[in-house]
Amino acid sequence: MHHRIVIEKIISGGRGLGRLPDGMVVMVDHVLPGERIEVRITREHKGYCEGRPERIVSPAPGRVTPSCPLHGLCGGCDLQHAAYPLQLEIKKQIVHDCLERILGRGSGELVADPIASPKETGYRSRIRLQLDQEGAPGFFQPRSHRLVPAKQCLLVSPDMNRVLADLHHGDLARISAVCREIELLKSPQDGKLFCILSLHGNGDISPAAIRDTISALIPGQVFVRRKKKLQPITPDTDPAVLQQRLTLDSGGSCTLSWSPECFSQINPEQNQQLVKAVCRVAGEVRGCSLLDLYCGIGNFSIPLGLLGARVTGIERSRPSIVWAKKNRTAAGLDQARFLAVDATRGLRDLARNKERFNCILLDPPRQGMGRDISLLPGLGPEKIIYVSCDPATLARDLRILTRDGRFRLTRVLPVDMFPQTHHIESVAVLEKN
Ligand SMILES: C[S@@+](CC[C@H](N)C(=O)[O-])C[C@H]1O[C@@H](n2cnc3c(N)ncnc32)[C@H](O)[C@@H]1O
Repeated sequence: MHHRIVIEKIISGGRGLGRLPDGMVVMVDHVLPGERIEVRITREHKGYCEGRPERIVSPAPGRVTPSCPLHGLCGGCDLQHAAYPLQLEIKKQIVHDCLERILGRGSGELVADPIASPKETGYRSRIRLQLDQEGAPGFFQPRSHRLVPAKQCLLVSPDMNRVLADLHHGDLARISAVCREIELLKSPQDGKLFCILSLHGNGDISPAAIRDTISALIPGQVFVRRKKKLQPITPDTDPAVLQQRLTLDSGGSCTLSWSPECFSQINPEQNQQLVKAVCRVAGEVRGCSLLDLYCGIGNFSIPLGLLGARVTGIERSRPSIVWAKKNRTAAGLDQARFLAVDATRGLRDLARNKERFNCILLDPPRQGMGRDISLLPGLGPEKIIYVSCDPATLARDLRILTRDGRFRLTRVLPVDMFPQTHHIESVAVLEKN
């Protein structure tokens, strides 16, 4: 049955929210705020239902025709039907609404206009492809583990798209029994390509057979990942190093290096703006002790160290800490300290040793930090900077941090790391009352 509804807004997760005549909430993909649509109800849940837009009766002024042939089929670019300025407005609204709903009335007013990405397409330096049983590479369909075959992606550069097309035309059936995921990475500084094939089970295929199947299709170095361990399967003529040079408002600069198994931000040009934004909100850090929790390879620690902070970085991934230390040496920051330890354990150790920090920066994975975030005030910071890629877990964690009145949220700066998608990075600043 069809209903005519008006889309009120886009909510966290990227879907449009409208209401049926009886007030029941309907969630719909690929619509925009203010649009009048005809919707077909596809699923009913307790308290809300899901629907498919059958017709856009009155399109929003910012609606555009998506250029990717996979739009709507692939789960990736769910805002591609919105002009870029409208995408930014929608993302600001998503952060605003999450804060108002979870943290409390008025908190949404602290959200600034998002920092736009320098590139709207072709910005990704990492991409993950899935292989189906016949070895055809593709992406997951929206909210599903079914695949849509892909030979190009709007979000990567032409050279990565050439590899995608070659993989699509290559015969990967031989490796699909042991490999279901291929990751392509590009070094921002010199454009070198790397490829990681994730193997599952024991796999009765030799590295040589994998190499024969794949090496003609991939111009860069190839690795297999088995039980989280990376092993190169192509001759390593050069060391496998990715690099990005970062400049600072102060005029200084550094070059960060890392290996393919380390976390890196996927949009290097926007990472440059993110790093500058974090340094700006940190303010004068000369001589301050600063804790960088979930520090990775030192993406924020090294620039903040160059601005004069005495940095301690905490990170669970040992390879990332190895590179953070190398980056420290390359930047001449002998006083910076990096610890390979789980965040919660690291915080407990620091508290036990009665260490104090003027500023704490944290950049956890999507699930946020949860209850353990309440350990931060015990380390004595005047300022806490929370970098998050999920507004809902950010708002939940900010609620824990602010509930006893010791800290107040002063500003939230969205940084658009992921154009064409509903995802948004945010930098939240809290100060001691
Ligand atoms: C969003 S990334 C941020 C990394 C870094 N700040 C950057 O900008 O590149 C999150 C990092 O947290 C690390 N991580 C995940 N869970 C962790 C935990 N429980 N304790 C410490 N580090 C963790 C991951 O290895 C990853 O490097």
